[in-house]
Amino acid sequence: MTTSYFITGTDTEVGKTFVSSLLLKAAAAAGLQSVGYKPVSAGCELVDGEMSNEDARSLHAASSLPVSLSEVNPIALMPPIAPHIAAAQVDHTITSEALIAGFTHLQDKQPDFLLMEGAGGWRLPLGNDLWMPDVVKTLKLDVIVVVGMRLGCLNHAMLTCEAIQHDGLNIRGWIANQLSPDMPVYQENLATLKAAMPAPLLAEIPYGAGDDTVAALHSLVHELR
Ligand SMILES: Nc1ncnc2c1ncn2[C@@H]1O[C@H](COP(=O)(O)OP(=O)(O)OP(=O)(O)O)[C@@H](O)[C@H]1O
Ligand SMILES: C[C@H](N)[C@H](N)CCCCCC(=O)O
Ligand SMILES: [Mg+2]
Repeated sequence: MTTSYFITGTDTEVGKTFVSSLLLKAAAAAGLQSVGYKPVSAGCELVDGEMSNEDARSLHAASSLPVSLSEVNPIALMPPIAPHIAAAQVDHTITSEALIAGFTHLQDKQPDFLLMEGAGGWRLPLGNDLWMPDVVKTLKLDVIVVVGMRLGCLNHAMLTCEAIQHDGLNIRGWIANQLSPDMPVYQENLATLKAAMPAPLLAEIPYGAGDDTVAALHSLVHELR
């Protein structure tokens, strides 16, 4: 059975890829077949004539299921801008069917643990009145919210959860990701979120997290299964 989650965050650049990669590595180290899915990326370089996105490379490297970069990231757009605008610039229409087909394709390989990463925050437009939450709804995925711990995150975290719940989806929990080594009053912010968020705190990810954190995430991966 595949356990799948959608990973969203309080904004772009809050650590969705960083945290997802740690979780995929933890799952792999626990002997599970793990795979990341970044259906749409914006911000690519050409590597050997192939579009290559940094998030996709990170998720690909962290996955233990043998898949290609384009299976992890089927829609790769060149400029690092909002994906629907990048798509319009090259006359590409992003469809729900394409995003779902990419997910189903990975699911058919029967991984144990599949993480699908959005882009930006929750309410991401994909163009032509398609929104990333529509795709998450169709796939009926539970959501994990990565909170980039910085000033302003309290409002962003709570609004994100309100929007997810408004869309009728279940929030499995949230992860506090330390974007700097010394956020002022970090513990107080964490306590505020613990009291106010409508779902449990699943993990705290330290700034510069590495192998120690991967090991510490083993038990979370088992809980998430
Ligand atoms: N806990 C952390 N410790 C150190 N660096 C971090 C941490 N979390 C994130 N970063 C760094 O912050 C930057 C943004 O993180 P990341 O790319 O994971 O964000 P994102 O939410 O996935 O953004 P996007 O919306 O573009 O997908 C990256 O350079 C990443 O390495
Ligand atoms: C290019 C960047 N790194 C992200 N992948 C895309 C972020 C889209 C944000 C859209 C928005 O303004 O909400
Ligand atoms: Mg990312």
